[in-house]
Amino acid sequence: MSILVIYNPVAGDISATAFFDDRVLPLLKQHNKTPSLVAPTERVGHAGDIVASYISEHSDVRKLTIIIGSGDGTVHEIINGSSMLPQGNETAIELVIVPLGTANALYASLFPPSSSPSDQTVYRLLGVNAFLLSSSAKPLTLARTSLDATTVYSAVVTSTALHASILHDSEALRASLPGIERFKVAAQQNITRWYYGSVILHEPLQVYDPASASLVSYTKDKTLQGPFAYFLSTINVDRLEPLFRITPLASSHPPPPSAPSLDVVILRPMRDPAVTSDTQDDREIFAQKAGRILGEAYNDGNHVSLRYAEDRQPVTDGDGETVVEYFRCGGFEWIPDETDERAHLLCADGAIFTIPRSSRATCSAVASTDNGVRFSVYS
Ligand SMILES: Nc1ncnc2c1ncn2[C@@H]1O[C@H](COP(=O)(O)OP(=O)(O)OP(=O)(O)O)[C@@H](O)[C@H]1O
Repeated sequence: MSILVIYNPVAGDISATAFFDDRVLPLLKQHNKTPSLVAPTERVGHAGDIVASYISEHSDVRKLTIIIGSGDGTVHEIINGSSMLPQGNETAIELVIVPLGTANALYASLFPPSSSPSDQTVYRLLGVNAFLLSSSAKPLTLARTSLDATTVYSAVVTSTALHASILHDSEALRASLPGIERFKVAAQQNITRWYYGSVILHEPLQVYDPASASLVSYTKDKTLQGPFAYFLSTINVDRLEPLFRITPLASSHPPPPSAPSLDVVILRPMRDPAVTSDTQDDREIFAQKAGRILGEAYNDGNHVSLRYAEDRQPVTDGDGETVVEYFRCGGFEWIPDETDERAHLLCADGAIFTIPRSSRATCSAVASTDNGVRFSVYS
């Protein structure tokens, strides 16, 4: 078994170099774990190149452990770099995450802050300690998205609509707002936008019923028409930030490990009884509600239990239409309207793609990349 250590010196609060020098590398040495390579990343995309080159140059290595000091973006690059290796590369890659990024969604889902130690150094080393204590790594599901000629894999989130717009705009704010604050500022800039198109959700398909607090099976694919305010799918995580639990059923009603699936959260303004047409007034009325609805994700994922009450307000345990539509599916197709430019943005783990004109994004949950690489993570 080979061990690679890769960290991103500019991730999050820029503490990775010191944390690896002072904590992670001494801890590995103490446990007689000698990495084959210790590499700080030098540029965007470098983490994926390091892993792909290592596997290409060591074709006898079937199992690789990568200790990654970064956020979700670097994990994403490693998965996509490995997917470029020649067909039939069946390397099993175990990830050991040291959460040094901004949001650290994957790590925060594996080690929810509410049930973890409050000491930050101890918290950041939980993954490394799980590896050192030889607990087994848990398989990761991947979301494989194709946009015409491009294929991209996600390990956390694949989204369009508001979330993709936020990620698109927040990158421009990174220098002035290095923390998660930049996502809130970008959210305010985009909250009144609606996105036109349709989505087809693929089998196996289930929908969440808040009345019975259970996922109910559908027997065939389902098509939903826009406009959409929010469309987001996750794999492997129930949150996008330590406290933003956007797909809570991923942990409260976990899918069976044998059947890869995506959890999808959708907000469509036309389901709101107070919204009758696409006017600026209605957008503003809905934007205020959307802010409150999505804010309930910070309340332990309570947005999924909201229903419209008689006064047309979203309330917990109401008896009207569900406010948020929550599906678990094998995959989806997102088909943007030709004329809606913003509906063509797609976010894969924070990386932004543009769906080509007259095309669609097709996403499915898979257990490995097309060339056969599988991933697992210590938790
Ligand atoms: N030396 C470098 N200089 C500039 N950018 C880099 C360097 N090394 C890596 N990067 C880029 O930094 C970006 C952010 O990385 P990462 O995901 O690790 O942190 P984050 O964005 O702060 O956290 P999160 O993804 O959890 O929000 C990635 O796109 C990566 O390609």
